[in-house]
Amino acid sequence: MNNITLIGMPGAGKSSIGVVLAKVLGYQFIDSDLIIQKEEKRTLSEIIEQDGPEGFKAVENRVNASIQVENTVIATGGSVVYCDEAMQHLRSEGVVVYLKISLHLLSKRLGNLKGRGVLLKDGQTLESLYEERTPLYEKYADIIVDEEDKDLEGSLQLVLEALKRGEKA
Ligand SMILES: Nc1ncnc2c1ncn2[C@@H]1O[C@H](COP(=O)(O)OP(=O)(O)OP(=O)(O)O)[C@@H](O)[C@H]1O
Ligand SMILES: O=C(O)C1=C[C@@H](O)[C@@H](O)[C@H](O)C1
Ligand SMILES: [Mg+2]
Repeated sequence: MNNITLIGMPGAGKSSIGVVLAKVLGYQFIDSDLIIQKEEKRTLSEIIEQDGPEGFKAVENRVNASIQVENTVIATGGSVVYCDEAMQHLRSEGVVVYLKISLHLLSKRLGNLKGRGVLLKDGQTLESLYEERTPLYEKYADIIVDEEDKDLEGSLQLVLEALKRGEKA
């Protein structure tokens, strides 16, 4: 209960902002990507390579749907919004914050997508992935925070202000 779950595109800052947010609020912090790796005893890239995108999503759904924590900031993986059961669970246990970043900024921030282990279909571009996922992030978000072109500290302040206002999407 009372958790803060961060969702958004890979590179939006869920992990980097999440850990600082937890410190400021006196919360715990977990990164569900790391829990997946621990439970599977494999890296994310290995799971994607060995089990394929659908296999990875099944693992991601199972792990995220079974998270039981309190007063915790949860950084999720960018693809968690394909997992409806997991998203319903995370929504029921606290507030879901979508860290929104423009496609332009994201293109500048992200290097090698394959190297990051992003779930891309063959030949899919970042633009097409962005268009595919944006409605899903919006669907599951209680609060949407647009990072604009802030640095990490600036984005953190935007998240804190939005949480204080309790803005609902
Ligand atoms: N305003 C900002 N907010 C967050 N991160 C920023 C910002 N500006 C630059 N960065 C950088 O962008 C990167 C964000 O990566 P991070 O791993 O936190 O993203 P993520 O959302 O957790 O991605 P993934 O879905 O792959 O886990 C970091 O290298 C961070 O330093
Ligand atoms: O956005 C994605 O497709 C992903 C992001 C990572 O956080 C991991 O969850 C995984 O590598 C897939
Ligand atoms: Mg992350």
